[in-house]
Amino acid sequence: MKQVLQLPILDLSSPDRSSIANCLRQACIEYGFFYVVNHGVEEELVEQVLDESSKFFSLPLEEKMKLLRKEHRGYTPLFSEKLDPQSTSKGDSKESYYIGPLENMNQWPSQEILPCWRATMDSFYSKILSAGERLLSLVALALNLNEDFFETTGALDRPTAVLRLLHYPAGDFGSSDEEILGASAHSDYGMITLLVSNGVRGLQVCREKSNQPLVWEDVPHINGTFIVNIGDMMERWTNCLFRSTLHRVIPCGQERYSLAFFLDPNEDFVVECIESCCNESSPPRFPPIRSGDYLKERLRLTYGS
Ligand SMILES: O=C(O)CCC(=O)C(=O)O
Ligand SMILES: [Fe+2]
Repeated sequence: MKQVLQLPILDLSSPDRSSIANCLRQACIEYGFFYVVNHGVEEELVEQVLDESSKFFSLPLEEKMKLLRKEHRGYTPLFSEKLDPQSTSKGDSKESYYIGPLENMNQWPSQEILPCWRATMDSFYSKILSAGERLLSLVALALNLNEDFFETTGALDRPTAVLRLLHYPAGDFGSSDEEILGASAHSDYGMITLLVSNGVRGLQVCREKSNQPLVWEDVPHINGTFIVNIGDMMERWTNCLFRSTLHRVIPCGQERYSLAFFLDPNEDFVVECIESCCNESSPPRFPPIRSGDYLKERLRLTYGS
């Protein structure tokens, strides 16, 4: 039987911030996933970004390969990544393009070929970054901290914020002895991720229960919302109060485009158990770690570089 997960939808414009924060807390403890609505990024802009993204991925491979990923920015071709290192498949059936942080973007598609690309991405990047920052003030409230916790601690002075354009082609790449997924099972590495797609299904989460077979539940697209999920660094920061949930993208025979925005602290920021998340009976489970070192290691394990 197909299982569809009913996740809460949080209204970012609600004046009743303490009840939204409460709802967010429950969602992060139970699922590590939720939706946000009234996030301040116009639907029209999301459509434009998806459109520009599809124009880029429709270019000939040789054109895209000129922008091959360097220093974590640029193009990654089909099957070049495997998010689940234990998977024996040849790689995930997706291609992607990493953008950000904008000030050190080292390559963009040619303006002659895609004239509106850069301005569209710039505008979306700035708006989703503000949405993410506003969301983090609710996360702070949800953790019984001052709502400006992530700013006053300096975590967001120069955030490591990366927009990833994703394209899952429609073809059936698997064979009888090999299952190919769009994105194999993984949890995100960082603080929080905001995600929006062109509405084609495929995203699933697994609320793992030990000693039981894995159960995958669909997370459907809801118009006007972003899907938000907690990453491993936030799980560590909250002493595992908030969960970073396993998820994947399965192929469903239709072309899927999505935009994932990974919002993480400054490289130099030291992530250390939040005070409201530990006490004598529940001491910190992880030593402090520099955010940049943590992310670098996780990327090394995925890409080997
Ligand atoms: O494309 C999606 O819906 C999910 C992508 C994802 O989970 C990721 O890139 O981390
Ligand atoms: Fe993910």
